[in-house]
Amino acid sequence: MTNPVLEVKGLHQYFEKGTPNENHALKGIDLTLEQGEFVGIIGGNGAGKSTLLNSVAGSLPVTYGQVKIGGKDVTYQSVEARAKLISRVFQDPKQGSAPLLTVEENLSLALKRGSWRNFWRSGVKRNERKMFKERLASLNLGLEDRLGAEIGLLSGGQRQAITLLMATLNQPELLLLDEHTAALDPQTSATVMALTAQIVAEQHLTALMITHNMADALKYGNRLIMLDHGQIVVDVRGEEKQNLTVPDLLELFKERSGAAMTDDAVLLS
Ligand SMILES: Nc1ncnc2c1ncn2[C@@H]1O[C@H](COP(=O)(O)OP(=O)(O)OP(=O)(O)O)[C@@H](O)[C@H]1O
Repeated sequence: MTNPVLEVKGLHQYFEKGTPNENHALKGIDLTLEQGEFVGIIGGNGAGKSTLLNSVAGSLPVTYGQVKIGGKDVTYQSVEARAKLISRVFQDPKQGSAPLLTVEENLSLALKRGSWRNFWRSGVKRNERKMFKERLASLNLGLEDRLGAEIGLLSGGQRQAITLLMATLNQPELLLLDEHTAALDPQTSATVMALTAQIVAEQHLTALMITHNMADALKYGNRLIMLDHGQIVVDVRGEEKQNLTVPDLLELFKERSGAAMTDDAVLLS
């Protein structure tokens, strides 16, 4: 049997531990993701979503618990060491690509796992260019004709679509999506979400996606977890998830957490 892609066991995160401002942000999270699971994470403000993603990515040292990727214990590995296994797309379309490099240069740098040394040594090879053109064409945004354009000159949505492509060029073990469509207008957000689902399905990727949009969390992905005060209160998948509506989800949240969801960003989405 193959190892799960991600195993988080007994994860606790404290901020300012031992001070009057102590904040127990994650309270014993257990989460296992199998290959091909596309999991939406939803929860109110301060529920612990970013803290969980940061703990998995390695940008936050773990207070207690363990994080394994592909069976390997990475709990004490740096972000850089984990970057071989994990790709992350952030909310800000400006994060994740170099504005003064062209589209093809950014893609080439991503293919070389961000190694400037390898990038400067070989530049963009002809076979790479052909592959980038094909991949960009599959997005249906006309970006295959913009290979030579500086990425900083593209719109937020175009840039985020390319960042997504960059993040998945090397087929990461785990893709982390950190509210990656939240800064886009609704129409562009829908386009980038559909592209995300397309890429995740085509490459059979395993992904963990924070969103404030309940409808997106229900529409996309094959599993959905809800966090509340540092704990997983809802974990639904497959058919059970497919049959849920937004009101069902709010009711489930209330039932499990003992209080109604109050986050406006979630409620108004
Ligand atoms: N660097 C930090 N220092 C101190 N407290 C922090 C820090 N980061 C997060 N917290 C606290 O930890 C708790 C969880 O925060 P987190 O950002 O993970 O929530 P979230 O679910 O991502 O919320 P939001 O939807 O508002 O982004 C909150 O109480 C927050 O104030």
